[in-house]
Amino acid sequence: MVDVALKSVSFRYNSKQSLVLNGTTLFVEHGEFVGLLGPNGSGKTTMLRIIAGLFPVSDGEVKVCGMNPLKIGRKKLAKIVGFVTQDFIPIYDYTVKQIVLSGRLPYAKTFFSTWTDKDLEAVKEALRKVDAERFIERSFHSLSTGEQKRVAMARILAQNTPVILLDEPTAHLDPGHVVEIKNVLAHLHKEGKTIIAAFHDVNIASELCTRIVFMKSGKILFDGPPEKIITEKTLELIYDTKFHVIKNPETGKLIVVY
Ligand SMILES: Nc1ncnc2c1ncn2[C@@H]1O[C@H](COP(=O)(O)OP(=O)(O)OP(=O)(O)O)[C@@H](O)[C@H]1O
Repeated sequence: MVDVALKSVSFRYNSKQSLVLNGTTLFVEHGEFVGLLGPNGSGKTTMLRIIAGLFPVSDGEVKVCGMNPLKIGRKKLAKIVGFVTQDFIPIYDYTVKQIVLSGRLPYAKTFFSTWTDKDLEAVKEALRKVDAERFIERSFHSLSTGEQKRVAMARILAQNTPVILLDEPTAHLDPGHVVEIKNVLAHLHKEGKTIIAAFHDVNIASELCTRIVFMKSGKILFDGPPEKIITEKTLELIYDTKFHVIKNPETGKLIVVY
């Protein structure tokens, strides 16, 4: 079953701009873990935003679980797609508990419904998974960038959607918490979630993803399993820099050295 379908999608943010996505076609099957990679400005975040239904495309078609994300209604969409953005900073200074509870809003009868025990349990469980339980009563703004990142991740875990979009989920994290988030992502993948994540760290993508999509200038240049697609030649074509690719003797996964 195809969970995410982009058919010949073109997009620009405004009419003065050249195309940011240029005739992009991508079909993501249920349960795939897709890593979006490419240089700064290649269109990774834009592609995630389009899938999340944040912008209408200029041309082409977008479907999430068979539906147009712009037409199914925000509440229904929020039960299908969770999106951890790169820069999640709420305007008001909510507590961590309130932030993670907002992930439960799609399940509330009305906006003013009181939270159920199930919601509160989901919040605690999500915070536990990202090692952020101790922050539950803290103000979100008072946390470090990496701590905020983990809370934003917990919010999406509480939202419990079949499709998860992540924009650089390990950016700003110390090595210990990178490992933790990698474990959370591996677990979500094992649970059968469909994951599409933008990464700059090729090694993390190589380790976690079942499929790598390399983008450049709004186009998909290479698409395939990491072991086939992460080569010195493709990396040089994408990043205009020389790399060495070796095999991790422990995991058998490819590692990029630069
Ligand atoms: N809100 C916006 N308005 C206008 N142009 C934008 C906007 N957001 C992004 N762009 C432009 O669209 C292009 C693609 O940006 P995008 O953020 O999708 O790239 P990216 O691959 O995610 O980059 P990075 O690795 O730096 O996060 C860039 O040229 C960027 O300047």
